[in-house]
Amino acid sequence: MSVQVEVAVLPHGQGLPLPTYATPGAAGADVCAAVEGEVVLPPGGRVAVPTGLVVAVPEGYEMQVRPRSGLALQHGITVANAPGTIDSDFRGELKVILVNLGDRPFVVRRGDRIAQLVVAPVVRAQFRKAEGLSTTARGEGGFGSTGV
Ligand SMILES: O=c1ccn([C@H]2C[C@H](O)[C@@H](COP(=O)(O)OP(=O)(O)OP(=O)(O)O)O2)c(=O)[nH]1
Ligand SMILES: [Mg+2]
Repeated sequence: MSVQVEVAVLPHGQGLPLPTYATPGAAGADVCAAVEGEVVLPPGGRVAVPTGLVVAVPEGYEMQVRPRSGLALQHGITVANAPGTIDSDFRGELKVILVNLGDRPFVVRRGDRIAQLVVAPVVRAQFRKAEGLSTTARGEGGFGSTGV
């Protein structure tokens, strides 16, 4: 059984379903576009797609906006800022920033499942100034330093 947290959602009255887990084991709840009619995303284009959702993520958690792999594979549609971050103190309308990496225009219609929402616990850092850091085998190596 997975951990569950309650996410309050303002009634949006737009005739669209709440985010829905497609299967019992799904990590992400699919979220629908609340566009009026449809929006066409040209190749290379991006748009903030409204969802009609205004939510309160519980303190200590975040909500991630992730792409759907089917849209990515079949149409080159992904989330420009993936994973998008919905802060627990955000009370605006949740939007999904879609980008079309494909070579054809992509039509987003009202009610289309455009992305998925994953709730995750947040660990916050206490950034503290220090005179030195612990030494490691990696040191400053990165960006392919161990080979490809
Ligand atoms: O895909 C996204 C990403 C963010 N947001 C909303 C919720 C989030 O809490 C807020 C701020 O997001 P973020 O911190 O990523 O954006 P920013 O550019 O840093 O804006 P801000 O200065 O408002 O924090 O915008 C969305 O609706 N969808
Ligand atoms: Mg920010």
